[in-house]
Amino acid sequence: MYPDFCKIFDEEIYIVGGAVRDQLLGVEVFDVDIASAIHPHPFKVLCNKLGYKTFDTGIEHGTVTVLIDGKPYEHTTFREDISCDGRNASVSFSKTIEEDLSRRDFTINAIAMLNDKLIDPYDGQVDLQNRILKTVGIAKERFCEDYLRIIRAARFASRLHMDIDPDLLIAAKALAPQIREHVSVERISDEFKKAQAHGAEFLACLHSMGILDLLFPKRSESNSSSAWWQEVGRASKFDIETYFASLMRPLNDPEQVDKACREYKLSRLIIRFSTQLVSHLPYLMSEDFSLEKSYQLIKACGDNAQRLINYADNVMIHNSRPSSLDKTLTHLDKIIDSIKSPLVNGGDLHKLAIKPGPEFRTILDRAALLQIEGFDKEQILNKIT
Ligand SMILES: Nc1ccn([C@@H]2O[C@H](COP(=O)(O)OP(=O)(O)OP(=O)(O)O)[C@@H](O)[C@H]2O)c(=O)n1
Repeated sequence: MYPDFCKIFDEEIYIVGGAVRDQLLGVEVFDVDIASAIHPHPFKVLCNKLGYKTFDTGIEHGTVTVLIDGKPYEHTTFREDISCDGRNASVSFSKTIEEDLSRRDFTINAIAMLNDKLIDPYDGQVDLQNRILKTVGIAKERFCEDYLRIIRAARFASRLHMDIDPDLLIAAKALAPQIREHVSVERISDEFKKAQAHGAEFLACLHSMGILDLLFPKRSESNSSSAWWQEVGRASKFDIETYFASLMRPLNDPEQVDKACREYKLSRLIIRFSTQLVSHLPYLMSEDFSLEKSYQLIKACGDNAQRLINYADNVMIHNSRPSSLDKTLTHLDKIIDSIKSPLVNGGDLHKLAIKPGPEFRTILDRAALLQIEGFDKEQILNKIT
């Protein structure tokens, strides 16, 4: 499955971390991390001598990526973290795989593989089998080294359907208030991105660990609501914009949503859809349909119109679905079609000697609304002149 690293480099090179864990679980492995006692510079020299390209992907942490048969492998020199401020660890290199494994977060992530041999000093395989998430050594110490590990615990427990070890849970609850102070927002939102495939379970787990309210302080009422977690679960089946918009939706106010998204340094696309969702969803979910209002809404949403329709149709819970929604959505589809392929365009207005100006846009909007009502081009031209 993997290249024989030991043969290639004629050195003891171990597969470590998530790749070993996921292989033992029989899950598809995407990123393969490797580790050895070779320091970054000699490792690069060795690779280059053998004709493999390398990239400095984290040289300050001892990480170099090597490309073998077109596939990237991240090599990190055995490390022992010496001083930590909870966010960054300044590293020193160690000599043995055992020392390297001892600095890792969870027992299931502290298994190394050398050819077919497993090095598993913390019984990670047993914990994987029993589906129990434990830290390597004392939980409080592991979390103080990097408070992000508290969120990682929720991510692994929810993704792998694991119980959380009582000591881990106690330490996580006690130290969770440190997360926002010590962990960068980018790393936190990255965890949310990585948890997308099991969004509902992740929120439930964060809630049970008492972390959710700390990450989303303004929405304490809905944080405990499993209806919201389920909504996020449905949204997470779609794209990243839909998923994050569902996370932000309980804030219920475009300004608050905008602020929260910026705080978490989310992309412009996510910010745009998240604010549009809270602005427009209440109208879609209400009974009061107006063609004019719907048309303006679709225009305002631009490329996100289809995403918004999809949200109302597939993400909202069944019992909040108004009876009028299907009719509204059919109209919205028609509006999108007519905006994409207008029967009357600017050229037609020029031919009618209508001069460009504020009127022009209004007339085109009227023409579009008539098209949606079912009039043909000739009828529309008659009506707008
Ligand atoms: N805060 C962290 C982050 C990572 N690790 C160690 O570094 C490995 C690789 O980290 P990462 O790539 O972030 O996670 P994976 O375990 O590979 O899992 P995933 O790809 O799902 O994030 C982990 O398995 C773990 O041994 C750690 O001890 N503490």
